[in-house]
Amino acid sequence: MLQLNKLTKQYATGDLALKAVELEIPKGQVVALIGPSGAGKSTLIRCINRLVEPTSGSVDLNGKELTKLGSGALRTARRRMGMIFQEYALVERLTVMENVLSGRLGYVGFWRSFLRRYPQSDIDEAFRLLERVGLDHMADKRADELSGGQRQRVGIARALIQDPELLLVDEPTASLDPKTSRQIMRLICELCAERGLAAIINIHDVALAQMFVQRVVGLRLGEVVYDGPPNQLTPDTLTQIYGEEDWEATIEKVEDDEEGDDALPQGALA
Ligand SMILES: Nc1ncnc2c1ncn2[C@@H]1O[C@H](COP(=O)(O)OP(=O)(O)OP(=O)(O)O)[C@@H](O)[C@H]1O
Repeated sequence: MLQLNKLTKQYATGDLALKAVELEIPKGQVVALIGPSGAGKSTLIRCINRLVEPTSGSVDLNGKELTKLGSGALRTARRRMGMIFQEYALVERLTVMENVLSGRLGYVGFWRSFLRRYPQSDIDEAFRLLERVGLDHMADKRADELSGGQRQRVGIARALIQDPELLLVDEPTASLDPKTSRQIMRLICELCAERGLAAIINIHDVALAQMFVQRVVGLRLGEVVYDGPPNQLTPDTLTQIYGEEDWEATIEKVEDDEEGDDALPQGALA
């Protein structure tokens, strides 16, 4: 269970990016975080693992108050928070396998990590994960030889090999085409369901979020203005989150897509 209590972030510039945000995410729940540019979505995700230091309030993950941890304990706690990025953040000249294994760097000792010598159990797990994300035949390819969708699959496998308690996902599909975006969202949600893993997915595409998650949180100007199921996102609530716009088209798109999307195989390759 993740709990945010009055989480507030004011940047040195004076920007108040989060205003006393309260949020509770139970084990196994996948939440889409939506909101206009500048609403505070990235700040919220980064305050959870303290890549951005909150100004006040607390973050509690499975009974541990992350906001109180010193640097050593924070490093240990961060191992259990997998992060998936928009731009994948892979090491381009390393292979798919090496990139996945880099998710274990927080666990292996200094020399092993320096020499990149991983225990056999990590290598076995990396193969299992690559198989699960549909990339087992590409283990030896260099990251810079992959498509965007394949890169994101590597990013997902790298996050999962950390054995995370929570996934923090920052715009995972922003650089992908619509079909690959769906495949990646489906894969993330399936993996969370299989592992009882909670996730927060910062996502710009409301229709895509509505297709895959059970709960949507809408941020506006650093405040939660919507928290509920995707099917209750009406034009009025979307206006509350994003401001005036013709929302009927967005909502219709979801309904159309839901009808036609079942043809894709589970975990299909990008
Ligand atoms: N490093 C920073 N220094 C100062 N202000 C910042 C910094 N990062 C973000 N902000 C400000 O905090 C607010 C929230 O930004 P944030 O990036 O969290 O929003 P967002 O919802 O993720 O936006 P986007 O969807 O465009 O990525 C904005 O007003 C932004 O200008």
